[in-house]
Amino acid sequence: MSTEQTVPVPVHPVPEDAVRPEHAPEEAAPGLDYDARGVMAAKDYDAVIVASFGGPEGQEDVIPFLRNVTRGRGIPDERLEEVATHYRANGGVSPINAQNRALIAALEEEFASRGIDLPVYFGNRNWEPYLPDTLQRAYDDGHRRILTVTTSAYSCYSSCRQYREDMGMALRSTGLEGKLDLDKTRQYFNHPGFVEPFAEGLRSDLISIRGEVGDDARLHVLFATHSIPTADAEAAGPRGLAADLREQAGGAPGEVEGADVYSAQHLDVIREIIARVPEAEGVDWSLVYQSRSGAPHVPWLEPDVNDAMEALAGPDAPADEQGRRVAGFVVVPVGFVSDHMEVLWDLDTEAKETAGELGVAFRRSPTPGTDPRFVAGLADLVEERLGRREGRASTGCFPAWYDVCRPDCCVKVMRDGSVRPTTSAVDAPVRGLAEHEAGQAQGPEGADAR
Ligand SMILES: CC1=C(CCC(=O)O)c2cc3nc(cc4[nH]c(cc5[nH]c(cc1n2)c(C)c5CCC(=O)O)c(CCC(=O)O)c4C)C(CCC(=O)O)=C3C
Ligand SMILES: [Fe+2]
Repeated sequence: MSTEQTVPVPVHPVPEDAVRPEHAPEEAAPGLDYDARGVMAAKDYDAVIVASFGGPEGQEDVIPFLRNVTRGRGIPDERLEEVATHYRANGGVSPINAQNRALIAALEEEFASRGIDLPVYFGNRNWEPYLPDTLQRAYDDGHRRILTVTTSAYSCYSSCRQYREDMGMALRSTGLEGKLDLDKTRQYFNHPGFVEPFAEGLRSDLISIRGEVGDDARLHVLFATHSIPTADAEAAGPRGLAADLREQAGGAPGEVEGADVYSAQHLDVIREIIARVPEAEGVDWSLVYQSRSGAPHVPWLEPDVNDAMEALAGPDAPADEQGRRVAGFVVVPVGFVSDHMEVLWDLDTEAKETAGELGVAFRRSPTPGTDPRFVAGLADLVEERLGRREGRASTGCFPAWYDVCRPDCCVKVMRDGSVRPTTSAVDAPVRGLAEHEAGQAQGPEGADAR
């Protein structure tokens, strides 16, 4: 890999109108009340579910958890064994469940302080408490209009649509389809409550690392996110938006950084973080990727964080105009919400080790976790949907993201050629309560016809 690839290229600005009407739903689906920007009408929700990834709670959970995650996905067995060692080294326990319980406790407190009287349930995609069980419990407790907040900020199959699919599958498997509304808050990568904690973390890490290597030393900031297959990156976001971003940037995929919606969202967040950190002025930075899996011949987003560190600070790396070599890295895990295993292993263990081998200083900035600004931001998202809040906060070039996804948004065709049912989309085949009631109103024929 040449160093040129990791030197930050000038990033094209995403204009205010990046999400134009042609990316909007053409017409409202019956029973789903939203406008042309994908903003859903306020609703009287009666419960909230915090939906997350889930993780093992002990050594005996590790392999069953990994099988859940990778079911039908063609991840080689060697990769599973490899990933299992990350969990095994931590007693077979992922920190993610405890972190989510802490987030829920903080959110409950925030709700109480704002007079929001909604219970907060916990449901995971890949481990207990599983989403279908949580949904059933909420239904049995009498709840019918449920709003989901996920622990995933950006747009791509893994971070948005897969949650909506698993919500759709949960409605199907519990038989609750049509018996309750299950909606989802918007992706919040560009919400100030997500961006600001990263800025504060970067600021204090820059001050701290300068204390170690000196004020005149050359530093490099690595903004790290989860790698995804380039095909997933290409399909991320509403149909047509990536092509428009690319046309605007004047290049082909791969030629222009941020030419897919997933990367463009990250670059938008990075610019917003840097703009809030005076200490970052003049410091080079790059967007790097981590935790690649899947078959080797399938292309994923690059460069890998460790390769980027080698290229920037290895023996072949060029000095800058002042003859300085990179003396330290600050890694900002901008793709993640909490310090879970992907952060503890890939950054705090592997990337830190790479820095040690290169003989350079290393800091890893915190994720939002339970930062009060982040918790308040999530509560704001809920209040938006309850109709208790004016405006939809966002920062950067992209507008506040949609409540309802466009047709084919982040679409993934399964190996058997099928596309899974989803919730919270214009073309969602899984029906909500209102549509069910509309069908009932037409009489039994109308209901059967579905
Ligand atoms: C974009 C993205 C996020 C960020 C958004 C979000 O936060 O949701 C994320 C988060 C996470 N990924 C996690 C863990 C895993 N991800 C895997 C596999 C994969 N991730 C992918 C993407 C993402 N993943 C993809 C395209 C795959 C391969 C295909 C597939 O299988 O879908 C595998 C399988 C083994 C491997 O190949 O690594 C594991 C164990 C954990 C839990 C950590 C813990 O336990 O503390 C978390 C929060
Ligand atoms: Fe993952």
